[in-house]
Amino acid sequence: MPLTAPDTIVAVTTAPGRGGVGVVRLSGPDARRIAGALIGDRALTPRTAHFARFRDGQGQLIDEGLVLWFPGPGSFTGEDVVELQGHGGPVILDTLVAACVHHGARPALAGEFSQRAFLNDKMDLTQAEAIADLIDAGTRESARAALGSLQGAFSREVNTLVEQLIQLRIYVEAAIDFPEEEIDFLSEGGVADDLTDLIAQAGTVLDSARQGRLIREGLTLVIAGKPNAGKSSLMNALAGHEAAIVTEVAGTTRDVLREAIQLDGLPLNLIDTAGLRESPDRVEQEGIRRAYDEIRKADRLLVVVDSQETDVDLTDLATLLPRSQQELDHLDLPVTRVLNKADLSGLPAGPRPSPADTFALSAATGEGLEALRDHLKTVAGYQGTGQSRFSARRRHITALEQALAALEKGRQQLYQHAAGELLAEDLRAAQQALEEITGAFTADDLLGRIFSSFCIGK
Ligand SMILES: Nc1nc2c(ncn2[C@@H]2O[C@H](COP(=O)(O)OP(=O)(O)OP(=O)(O)O)[C@@H](O)[C@H]2O)c(=O)[nH]1
Ligand SMILES: [K+]
Ligand SMILES: [Mg+2]
Repeated sequence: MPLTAPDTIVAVTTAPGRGGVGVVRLSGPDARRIAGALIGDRALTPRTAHFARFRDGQGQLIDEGLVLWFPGPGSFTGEDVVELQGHGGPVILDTLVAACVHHGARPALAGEFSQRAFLNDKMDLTQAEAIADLIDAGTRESARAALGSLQGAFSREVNTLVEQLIQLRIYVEAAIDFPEEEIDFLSEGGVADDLTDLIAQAGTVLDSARQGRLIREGLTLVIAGKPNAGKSSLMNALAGHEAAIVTEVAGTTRDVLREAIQLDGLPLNLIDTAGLRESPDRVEQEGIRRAYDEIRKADRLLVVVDSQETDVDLTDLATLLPRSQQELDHLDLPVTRVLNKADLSGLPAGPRPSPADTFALSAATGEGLEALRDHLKTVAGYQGTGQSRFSARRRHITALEQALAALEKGRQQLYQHAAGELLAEDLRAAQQALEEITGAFTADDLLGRIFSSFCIGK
């Protein structure tokens, strides 16, 4: 682990804007001295609130409030930390930060407090990420899962896998040292069984991580189709309020509209788009171009069709989304078809026998909407509230998938009686992938990327 830079950093650690109280945090070897320069030379009892007057470099009074001293290593960052609690106005807090800088502190970079906590072993990488996830949580479900990660639920599962993997590696490496008996050592000794166990356990952790990512990021659904099919009406029906303008004029929606909703704790990012058709109208053309931009980024497409229209081939995306075939050529996206206006066509509301994932409903009356909601939860793989033990990010999922692939490859080598070195190499790769999750093994640029996505003050 690299040593923490020996300077002292400072930032406003409460949210920007006005509040009753705002907190400025100092961390580093000079934190106590710099605080002393602001509040006057006086004794501070660790972890105890003291009333103080804060003065700038010229001795001018800035504010009065509380000061708290946390001597390292028993602090958030593991270094000496001082928190100055003043009144929560941006001018006051910025002036306090400027006074700290005047006395030798450096303005903190984004995520630098958390990064120091990680470098000083106060928490591992998934826990540091969980702080950001907890603060950014948009639903109670995702906040609960982030708290699980913060308390180490995710790291513990990964560490258990790593410990078992290390035991297996010790055995395999030992076997390699005895070339005469290597094959026997590997075919006996339960290596295959241990490997199979490990693969099953890693699969379970991967499932939980996928669930953790799902409740954190949700599912992005793009609602697309021809003009007047009822896309905006469907968005409003799902959102439960009049988010989008609905009129009988074809081409009503032009801009991309976004609504964040949740289905029993599953976040859905709904995106309503302009009706797709050939149009000479410049504004409409731009709306259609943007619609395709969104479609490319979606997790799933909700294609809305007016069920009064007979003669549509529901299996052919190109006729449902009338635009040059080119746009759709490289589209590999799960699709749900919605046959809307069932109240007008007389089609019975509910799931249709074919093609798969097709639902008749009425956005106007709400008939058939519940079946669509259930379907969306099912295709998302959502297991319901209380089922996510920890939060996870894409990079965690990728690392777990890499570890699983390496373990699978190792098992194949074993079955094919390949040289022990090949198995050993796969096990080593699996361990490295797992350790990237907790940060026991990290490339420096990975750390930079993770912490720079935090806000300043975290
Ligand atoms: N009876 C009935 N009318 C509907 C239904 N859904 C939408 N409509 C009507 O159909 C018309 C078009 O609805 P919109 O929601 O604006 O359709 P859209 O697909 O968003 O249209 P554009 O934004 O113009 O592409 C409006 O007059 C709606 O009131 C439905 O389920 N039943
Ligand atoms: K319309
Ligand atoms: Mg619309």
